[in-house]
Amino acid sequence: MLTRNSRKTEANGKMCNNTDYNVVLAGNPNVGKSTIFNALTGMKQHTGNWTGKTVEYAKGCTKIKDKSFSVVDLPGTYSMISFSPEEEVSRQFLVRDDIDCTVIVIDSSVLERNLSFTLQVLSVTKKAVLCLNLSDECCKNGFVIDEDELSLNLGIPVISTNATKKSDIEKIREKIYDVCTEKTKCFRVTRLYDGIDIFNKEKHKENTEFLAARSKEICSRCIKKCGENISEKTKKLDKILTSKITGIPIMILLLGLLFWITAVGANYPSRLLSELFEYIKVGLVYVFDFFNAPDFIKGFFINGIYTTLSWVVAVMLPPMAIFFPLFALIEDFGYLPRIAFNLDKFFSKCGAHGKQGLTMAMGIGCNACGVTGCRIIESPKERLIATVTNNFMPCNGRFPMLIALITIFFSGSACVFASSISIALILVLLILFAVMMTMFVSKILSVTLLSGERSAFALELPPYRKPRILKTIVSSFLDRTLFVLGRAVIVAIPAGALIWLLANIYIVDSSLLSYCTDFFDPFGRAIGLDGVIIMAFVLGFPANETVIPIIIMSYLSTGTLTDFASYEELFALLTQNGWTLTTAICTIVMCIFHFPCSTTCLTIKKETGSMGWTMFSIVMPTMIGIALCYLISHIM
Ligand SMILES: Nc1nc2c(ncn2[C@@H]2O[C@H](COP(=O)(O)OP(=O)(O)OP(=O)(O)O)[C@@H](O)[C@H]2O)c(=O)[nH]1
Ligand SMILES: [Mg+2]
Repeated sequence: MLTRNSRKTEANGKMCNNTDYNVVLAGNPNVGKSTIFNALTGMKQHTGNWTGKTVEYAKGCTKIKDKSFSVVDLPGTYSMISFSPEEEVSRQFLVRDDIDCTVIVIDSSVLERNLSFTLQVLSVTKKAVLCLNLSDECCKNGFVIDEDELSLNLGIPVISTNATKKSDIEKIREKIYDVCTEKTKCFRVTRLYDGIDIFNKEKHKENTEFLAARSKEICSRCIKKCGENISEKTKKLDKILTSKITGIPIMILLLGLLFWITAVGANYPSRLLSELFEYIKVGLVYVFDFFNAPDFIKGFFINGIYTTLSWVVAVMLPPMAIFFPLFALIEDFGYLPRIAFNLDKFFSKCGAHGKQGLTMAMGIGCNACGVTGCRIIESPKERLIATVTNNFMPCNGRFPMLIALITIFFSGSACVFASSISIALILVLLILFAVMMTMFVSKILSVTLLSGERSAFALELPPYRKPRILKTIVSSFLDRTLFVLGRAVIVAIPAGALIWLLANIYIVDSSLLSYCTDFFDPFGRAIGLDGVIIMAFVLGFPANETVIPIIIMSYLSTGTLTDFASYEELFALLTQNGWTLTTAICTIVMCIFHFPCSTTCLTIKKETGSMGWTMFSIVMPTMIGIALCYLISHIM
């Protein structure tokens, strides 16, 4: 899986090879498996309040007392009789005979429904621990579960946990240790199954009813009611947030608010960072002069690598550091499934699946994650539609570029407040346009290349949860913001060096860069852009973050820009090089509608297994971008 989650294969300083025991975490979707996994192993699996975040297993390791344990986090699954690709991943793990302990994590506030899966797991292994997770919500919902009674009925240890509490994670560690080392003995309760073959797919309906009846019977013995039920709050809030009248307007307002806070908040730190980099630049120039470095070397390091790097950090870091944590808070609150719910009727009309709303929301963070996330859509055709259109959502590599161009060409007002509102408004309109384009292309695909029956939309709306504010902000900053920034920096260094070399190596009278930009220029001008912009998009294929710095560097080889991260200077540089309002609009359009970055292309190839669909995902948005730019440049 090409997400930030799996880059770490080591946890707690020990490699996962040759561990004493193998532990696997399994359960229904959105019950807290990855939260427990992260707490056990110190890893950074994606967590959030909606179903289907984990779509491929993740592995980490931990030490408990004197023993080492490899721990696997599985995708959420409702049944071991698998239907979707991620359920198949889980099933294959659960039937392995080298698993020493299966930790079944369940949402204790909906015990009865979760027990069917528990019974299926216990039919293949008796070495298990049952975690009655989200126990805090269970209490709030007005009932308690008798752990001892449940343990007797199932034959395995049962513990109530709140995965966000350290002390409860310790309880889980203890139980895992006890079961693996056989300090606690599990026993098989044969009467649970009465000799039925629960994996017989032909008897699926019959078996489901059988397991449901068993679960009901066990629950009646173990659940004790007490106090008021507060899931009413969720119902009340849903009446507003998913209502036909207020649902969509609130969604758009929230998106606008998110962009507004990002635009306003990013402004000041961007400026501060830019000033800081200017100071450092002065120091660097002094050092190079002190050692009498040749101009070529000085230019290569300072104007080439350092300038690009500074732009990427000063302009990208602040918006990402604000946008990602805010987005993570909304995700933790449980709003994303409501977006999917609100958009379902539109997607349904377009022959696509409602869950595409979720994968699109993930695409705003990173298209590669959005594409992998499409696995939550069961139907292969609808999954393919969502996969090839995910790139229409501008990822965080493209957002800073959009914000910069909108700020310098459209915000215009002297009043900071009015200007930030107009930036947010334009961004919202752009996203709405991208969503409409996604639906339009989905519709065309659903009646042509990917026609067929539309599958039913079933997505669980989880209860709203109070987000863990500090933890979410810190972890999304460290895991998402710094990860994306790190990737951008890694690409920016060679990109800066390459552009500087191209701009400063001359053949006859022209630099290599001029030859390249001259080559693209006629095509660029025909669609309202120029050779430099086209080249920047082409060279930005490894990471979109580098498009604007490449444009700056290319123009810089003829102009002079002192304060590279200042919007006024940038505006001056662009207009000196022939940019008009039309150029800005066409560049913005091209930024949204062009081929996906290399990481996303690789992910599409991996997910679809088809070179043809990968090529389609590259050519289709690029053709749309070219057509739109052509139209705009000829109309304006
Ligand atoms: N209040 C509360 N929230 C919890 C608890 N455990 C997990 N959460 C939250 O529940 C949400 C879901 O947790 P995840 O760990 O992502 O769930 P998951 O089972 O891995 O989900 P999938 O990968 O989608 O199947 C997150 O927002 C967690 O912060 C708990 O015990 N109490
Ligand atoms: Mg998970």
